[in-house]
Order: sequence, then C-alpha cells, then structure tokens
Amino acid sequence: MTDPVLPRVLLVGRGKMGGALWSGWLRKGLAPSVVLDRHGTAVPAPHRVAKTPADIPQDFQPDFIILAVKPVAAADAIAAIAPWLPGAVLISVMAGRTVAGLRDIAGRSGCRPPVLRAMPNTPAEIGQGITGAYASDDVSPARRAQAEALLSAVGAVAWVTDEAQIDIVTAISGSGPAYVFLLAELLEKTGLAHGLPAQTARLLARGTVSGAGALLAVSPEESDTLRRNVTSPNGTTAAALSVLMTSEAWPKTIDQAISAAAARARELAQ
Ligand SMILES: NC(=O)C1=CN([C@@H]2O[C@H](COP(=O)(O)OP(=O)(O)OC[C@H]3O[C@@H](n4cnc5c(N)ncnc54)[C@H](OP(=O)(O)O)[C@@H]3O)[C@@H](O)[C@H]2O)C=CC1
Ligand SMILES: O=C(O)[C@@H]1CCC=N1
Repeated sequence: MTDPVLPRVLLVGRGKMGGALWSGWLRKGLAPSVVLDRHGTAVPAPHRVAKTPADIPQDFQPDFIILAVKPVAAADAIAAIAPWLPGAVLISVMAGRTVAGLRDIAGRSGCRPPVLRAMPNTPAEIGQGITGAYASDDVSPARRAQAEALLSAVGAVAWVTDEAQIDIVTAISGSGPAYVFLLAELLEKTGLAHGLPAQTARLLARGTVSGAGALLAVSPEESDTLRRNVTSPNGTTAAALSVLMTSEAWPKTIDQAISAAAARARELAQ
C-alpha cells in the first residue's frame, strides 16, 4: 500500500523537534516542500532547503507553515515568512505561544492566518511520537484533517478543545520523554554505584525503560496492573515501591514537576 502524500509545508527551523518532524514526514511522502534551515543542510529532491527567506521561491504556496523555532524567536520567524502566509495555515509547535499572540505577531505583517497549535515530542523521529493538538475555529475541517494526517505521520494525535490545555499537554508529553530518559540515566548511575560494570548498567537501564515502554504500548492492561504484575507481595519491587509511592515521594515530586513545566509554558506565552 502506498502512503498518502502529505500536504505541502514550509518548515521553519530544523532543530531537534523540527528535524524529527521533517525526517518522519519525508519517510511518509511529502508534497514538494521547503525547509528554512539556517545551516542549509541538504534535503532530497523535490524538496528544497532555504538558508534564508530570500531562498524560498516567491511562488511557493505551502498548505502549512510549521513554526519549530524557540518561543523567543517567534516574532522574527513570522516576520521572515510573512510573504508565504496568505492561504496557509500556521502550525506552531512552540511551547506557550498562544493563537491570539501568534495572530497578533502575524498581524504586524498584515496577515491573520488560521492557527493550529501542536505539541509533539521527540519520539516522532522514529514514528512513535504523541502530539497534543488544538485547532482554532478558523481552521477549516478540511485543513484540520490535512493537519491530522501530517501530525499522525510521526505518531499518535490527541486533540484538545480548550487551548489552555496545551500547557499541561506540554508538561506531560511534550517534555515527558526527558523524564523517562532521566529515569534511564538514574537507573544506570545507580547500577554503576552499586558495582555493576558500566556496559551492564547501561544495558539493564535502557532495556528496562524501552522494554517497559514497548509492553505499555501493546498491552490492553492499565499501567497500574502492569506495575502490580511485577510486584510480588513482600518482594523486592514492593520494597522499592514503598519508598517511591509514599505521598511525599513520586506522587508529590511528579505533581510538582508537571506543575512547574505547565507554569513555565504559561510564562513562555509572553
Ligand atoms: N525539543 C523538544 O522535545 C520539543 C520542542 N518543542 C518546541 O519546538 C521548538 C523548537 O525546539 P527545539 O527543536 O528543541 O529547538 P532547537 O534549538 O533544536 O531548534 C530550533 C531551530 O530553529 C532555528 N531557528 C531559529 N530562528 C530561526 C529563523 N528565524 N529562521 C529559521 N530557523 C530558525 C534554529 O537555528 P539555529 O540552529 O541557527 O539557532 C534551530 O535550528 C520550541 O518552540 C519548543 O517549545 C515542542 C515539543 C518538543
Ligand atoms: O523544554 C521545552 O520548553 C520544550 C517544550 C516541550 C519540550 N521541549
């Protein structure tokens, strides 16, 4: 079966997140598109790389312009691609930046595009991402369906109907891979500290996190059932969980961490 051709995009910023999205889209088949990448790293034909906006063909008409720059760079990036905004839907993957704020910035260049916010995560690089998305009212159903095709080319998509929820989405799944990688780091370091050879500690930590993630991905069981399946009464896991699950330990720490991330997302709106 041939994959459907994804819509034509202008991707602004090919860093860690933009790069992961671009790679996933290329694998799925993208209509001839342009990536604005200040480093000018080559892309396969028929796509084009533009080192500066001057390299973007004037007659290029993208269906979507994807802003994958840091929130602080939003205004410069929008000003740079303003000539290509008419007729396009703006998709922002930036933390914090709101639809109203982005429209105001675009308005300075005389354009008020439909805006869709997407919060992907880096497992998109291997097609295993999860994206939380919010479409403002002026994104047409047809464009929203195209956007869903684009976003689901790199993993699952979960829509929210209240824009404010994108901040908690950011805290849970946008930033979430970092928490999981931290767990792998800490398991490895602890294994080392308890005398395991470095290579063994690394293998055990990575294999545990990736294996548990893979089981979670395919199992019909709830995550707490999968946890209980590991936990023998009075066994080793119960001993560890009696430390981790006290209300002052992981439940409180995770809540504080997620709240801090969501609060930071709200600050980044400015
Ligand atoms: N990293 C992640 O896991 C996630 C990130 N995001 C969001 O994605 C966005 C990008 O983050 P991330 O990829 O981590 O950051 P990076 O710094 O890796 O990437 C940003 C890229 O944008 C480029 N850039 C900045 N300004 C312009 C411009 N005017 N024109 C063209 N390119 C430009 C930068 O170029 P240069 O290298 O020259 O500075 C850089 O390559 C952020 O807004 C973040 O909130 C969302 C979900 C997850
Ligand atoms: O750390 C950040 O601000 C971005 C948004 C989600 C993941 N990385």
